[in-house]
Amino acid sequence: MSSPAGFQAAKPVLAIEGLTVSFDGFKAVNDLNLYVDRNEVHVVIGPNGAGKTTVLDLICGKTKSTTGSIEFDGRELTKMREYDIVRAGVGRKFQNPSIYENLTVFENLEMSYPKGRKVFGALFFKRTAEVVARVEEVAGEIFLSELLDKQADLLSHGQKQWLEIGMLLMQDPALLMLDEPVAGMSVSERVQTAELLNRISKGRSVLVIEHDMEFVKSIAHRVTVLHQGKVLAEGSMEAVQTNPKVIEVYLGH
Ligand SMILES: Nc1ncnc2c1ncn2[C@@H]1O[C@H](COP(=O)(O)OP(=O)(O)OP(=O)(O)O)[C@@H](O)[C@H]1O
Repeated sequence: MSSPAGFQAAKPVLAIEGLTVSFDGFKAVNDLNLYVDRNEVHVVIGPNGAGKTTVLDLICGKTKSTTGSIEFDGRELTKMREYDIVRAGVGRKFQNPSIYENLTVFENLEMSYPKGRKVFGALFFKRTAEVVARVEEVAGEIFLSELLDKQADLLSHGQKQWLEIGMLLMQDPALLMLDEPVAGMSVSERVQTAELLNRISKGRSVLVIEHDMEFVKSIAHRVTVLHQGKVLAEGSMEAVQTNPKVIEVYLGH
């Protein structure tokens, strides 16, 4: 297994082995092995229909596998319910942000804190110093410290994406999964997002699906190329980029 300089090789946090899912006989993911380490930003790339989103769906329990195993932090996820997988420490951001548009940045973050205010629990809610401190800490991480009182629908597209990442960070997941996090972002927002992902990978694992190769270069510790539900290549961005098979099926197009 290749690792960047200074990277401590250890037991992977996420170990996917022999994972297969068939939809009416079509194997969208086919005998897949994939490992993600702690402190790693691992990026999955590949052509449309390669099975990238399906892999994230399988990890978070949205789709159930036909065969194979997904071991996360010593627990087998394939038999667990979506809700329990979240509680086990897996956070997933979809492409479209699912924030509460009519609430402020502060309130959105607060809602996501395990001990924070809930949509239907507002009546008996007392805002504690612990919640406020955590909201402020996360807002700082996602570049929104100055915008805590702003209503979420007034944020830019990029800021909404960061807010959703922040909402996941409130739960301090050990594994954070992001599907095309910089789609629709400006150049400067992309640069900031790369910095953000690098920073938040410390102490946890980040698994990203991305098509933007410049962005992949700026964040990936390791890249897995999927093709027809299988691993076509894996390694550093440099190694993957010069791999003739990868150029043929993906990067050359
Ligand atoms: N629930 C489902 N039922 C039937 N087929 C599905 C289902 N989910 C995914 N597929 C099929 O599985 C294949 C892989 O889809 P997936 O969305 O995982 O690819 P992807 O690599 O994420 O592609 P893209 O880059 O376009 O998002 C596709 O052929 C898709 O049509």
